[in-house]
This record gives sequence, C-alpha cells and structure tokens, in this order.
Amino acid sequence: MNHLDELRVRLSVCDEQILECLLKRNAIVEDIMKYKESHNMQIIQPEQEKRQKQKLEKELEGMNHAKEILDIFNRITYNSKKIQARHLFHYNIVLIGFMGSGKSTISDYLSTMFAMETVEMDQIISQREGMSISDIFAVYGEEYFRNLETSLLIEMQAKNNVVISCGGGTPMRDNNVVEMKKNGRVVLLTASPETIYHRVKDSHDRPLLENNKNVSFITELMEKRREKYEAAADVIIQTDGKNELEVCEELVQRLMELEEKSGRA
Ligand SMILES: Nc1ncnc2c1ncn2[C@@H]1O[C@H](COP(=O)(O)OP(=O)(O)OP(=O)(O)O)[C@@H](O)[C@H]1O
Ligand SMILES: O=C(O)C1=C[C@@H](O)[C@@H](O)[C@H](O)C1
Ligand SMILES: [Mg+2]
Repeated sequence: MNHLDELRVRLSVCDEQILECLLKRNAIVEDIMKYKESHNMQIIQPEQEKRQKQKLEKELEGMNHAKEILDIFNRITYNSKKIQARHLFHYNIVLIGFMGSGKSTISDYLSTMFAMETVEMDQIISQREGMSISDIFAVYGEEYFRNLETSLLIEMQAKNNVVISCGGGTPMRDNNVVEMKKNGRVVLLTASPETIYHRVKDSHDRPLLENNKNVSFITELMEKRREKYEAAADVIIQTDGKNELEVCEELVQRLMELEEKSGRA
C-alpha cells in the first residue's frame, strides 16, 4: 500500500468514527426528549443551547480550522432540532388568530427552536400573485383571495413538520378549516383588544386596521370572529403578558397533551 492509500484508509476510519458518534448522539437526543416528557419538564431550553455553544466556542479557541468545525457543529445542532421536531410533531402546526396575536412571531420562534420550515400564507400568496394582499382584494375581491388560501392549505397537506402562519381571516371560511385540519393541529393565539392595539399601533402593514387603530374597532372585529376562531381551534393559547418562550412552551405542552389524549382514545 502506498502512502496515499494509507492516508485514505485512515480518513475512512475517521469517517466511520464520526458516523458512529453521530448515531450515538442522535440516540441521546431522543433519550433527552423522552426524559423531559416523562418528567414533565420544559421542552424548550434555549439557555442550555447557549451554554453548549459557548463551551464549544471556548474549546475551539485558537484551534486549527475552528471556523469549519464550528460550522459542522452548527449543522449538528440544527439537525438535532429537526429530530426533536419530528419526534414531537408528525403534523403541521397551523397558527390562527387575530391580527397582532403573534402568529408570525411564534412561528419564527418555533422555527428557531425546532428548525421547522415556516409558511407565511399572506406572504406566499402575495409573492405568487405579484401584488399586495390589499391589491388582490381590490382587484379580484375577497372570494378570489380566500380561494387562494384554500389551495395553499391543500398544498400544505403534502408536507409535515411545517409551521403555517395563517392570514387573520383564513379560519373565517369553513372550508379552510376543513383543509387545515387534514394534516394540521390548529392553534389559536389570543390576546385582549388592548394588547393587540399596543402591538399593532405603530405598524402600517395591516390594511384592515390602517384607519381603525383603536381598541373599540379591534374589540368589535374580534367579537365578530371569536366563534369561528374558537370552533376551528384544537388548542387555544392566551398570550397576554407572556413572552415568546412562554407561549411556545405552552403550545408544545398542549400539543403533546392532545396527542396523548388522541392516542388513548
Ligand atoms: N407574546 C408576545 N409578547 C409581546 N409582543 C408580542 C408577542 N407576540 C407578538 N408580539 C409583537 O406583536 C406584534 C405583532 O405580532 P405578529 O406580527 O407576530 O402578529 P401576527 O399574528 O402575525 O399578525 P398578522 O395577522 O397581522 O400577520 C409584533 O411587533 C411582535 O413583536
Ligand atoms: O383578518 C383578515 O381578514 C385579513 C388579515 C390579513 O392577514 C390578510 O390575510 C388579509 O388582509 C385579511
Ligand atoms: Mg403575521
């Protein structure tokens, strides 16, 4: 065997060791999930992730190829999150709720914590149509827009493990609710009109609220929608006074309970 062949053999021994370690690591990730579940522990622990990252960065300080190695560990963390997400959710998470209830915020946070794909329905529809949502309403009417929402929800049934952030009015059409439930668990985020007002008052990207940014308009529209929202929901999370982590943790726990119940039924 010449020297090059020898080096290649040594390289493939390394790869085998890495593979073995990764398999072991993934099994540990699954065991940690099971431990947290069986001990009713908090599932999302961003502080732990931060500590692990800091420890690694310290160990890598001044090392050869530190940047490349860190990149690999970031991928490992990302894929561990995917494993956790697949363990927890074999379905899509469909977020519904009034404008400003936090659908996009919670969707982003879940995506960071579990490396889940996110779908912003308004954004996708607007991109595909090449115009803003208000222009779609103005040019083609609401019926046309709701049809696009229905088609997108049907398209999402081919996927799982996606967080879908619906438009504020998506659950107002019964057929949309039928479609979102086929492969999704529907989570309703709520907040008081006062909280919603404070969250949306400085933004200008909600056409329905643009000239109606006041608590009484929000209260009235919210009341009109309440029945449909609540009927669509598998889980309802009240978000007033809770930060993103608290809302997401409650969401995960409630979805786990739902699975447990449906498993037992
Ligand atoms: N739990 C929360 N605590 C404090 N602020 C929040 C919370 N959730 C969302 N926010 C803030 O409220 C604002 C609106 O949130 P977001 O855009 O996520 O709502 P949305 O439901 O997606 O609204 P829309 O239906 O218009 O898309 C944002 O500025 C966000 O930072
Ligand atoms: O609440 C609503 O009816 C809407 C909310 C937005 O997300 C958009 O989907 C659209 O402006 C309609
Ligand atoms: Mg949003």
